[in-house]
Amino acid sequence: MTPSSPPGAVPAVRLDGVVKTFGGVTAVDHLDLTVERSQVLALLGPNGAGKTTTVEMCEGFVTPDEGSVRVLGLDPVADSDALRPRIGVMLQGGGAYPGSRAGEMLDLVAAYSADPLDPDWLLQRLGLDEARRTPYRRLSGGQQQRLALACALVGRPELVFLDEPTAGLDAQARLLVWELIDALRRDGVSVLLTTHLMDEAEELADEIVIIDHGRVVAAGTPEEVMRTGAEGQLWLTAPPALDVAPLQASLAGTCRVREALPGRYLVEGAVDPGVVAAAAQWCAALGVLATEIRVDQRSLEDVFLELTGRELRG
Ligand SMILES: Nc1ncnc2c1ncn2[C@@H]1O[C@H](COP(=O)(O)OP(=O)(O)OP(=O)(O)O)[C@@H](O)[C@H]1O
Repeated sequence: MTPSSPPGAVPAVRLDGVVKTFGGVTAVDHLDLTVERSQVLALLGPNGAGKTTTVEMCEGFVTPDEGSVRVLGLDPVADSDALRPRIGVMLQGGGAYPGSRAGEMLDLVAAYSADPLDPDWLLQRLGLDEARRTPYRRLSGGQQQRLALACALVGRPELVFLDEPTAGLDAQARLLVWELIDALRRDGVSVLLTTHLMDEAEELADEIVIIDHGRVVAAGTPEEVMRTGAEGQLWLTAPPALDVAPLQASLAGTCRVREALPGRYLVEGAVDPGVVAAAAQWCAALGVLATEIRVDQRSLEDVFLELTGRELRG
């Protein structure tokens, strides 16, 4: 189950039939996408799939050629003044004065907000407290990245757009960012993030949308997407030369069963909890002990590769 917006509330983001072309290149091609309130949606896609263009249309930086883009129920271009205080945008180094200190920059952004988060708390949460007095140009790339995230969040936005929020961060800093994004969701903030990292999408996202050539190729919860077109596998280890016919019969055509190697039985197809139970019952009925039952799950990377023919990593 994915969370849904409360009755009457407009979704955080809604795209209907959105098209955007640049010259002869169709970057976004009749895209439908909904981010519900308090939901983290991860937009995945290979390089050039249209992720940044999609996010930039939501932010009001790019105007669609066709279709409708609504952010918190408003038009991001026509209603940009009303939307700006309600959304957080993570700009990569954008608008930074190289000489200004990290803490000063965040204080400045906070000063524009009616009800900002405590900048010191935010710096601490993102592991930046010791960088407070460091001039922007002396921050490491990872620190600049986290400062950009802090600037996007300090105004307590209802919705945040995060384009590759942990690109280039080390494992520890990535974990801090993940914890913060998780805390945002618990506070009811909606998040649209793009990422190349499968573990990031699996860890954070309520909903995953994979796009390629500007179109949706798969969508759903991480579990649903991992099951997309999935052929599951169950391996069972037991004494060799058992009669697989009773197991095959009990699976009623949903899976194929064979002894792939002596004593190694393979069940292929829609492997669900009922199939696991049937395999155990088959052994019990034959009076043999299964020494191992293993279900191989496909990773998000496998699904991605199958759908797009490309690596997720950019
Ligand atoms: N301003 C622009 N002018 C011309 N072509 C553009 C422009 N912006 C994007 N495109 C093209 O539109 C397509 C989609 O680009 P986009 O940046 O949205 O993809 P992406 O999924 O964000 O890719 P990446 O993962 O590499 O950032 C690409 O073919 C890109 O070259």
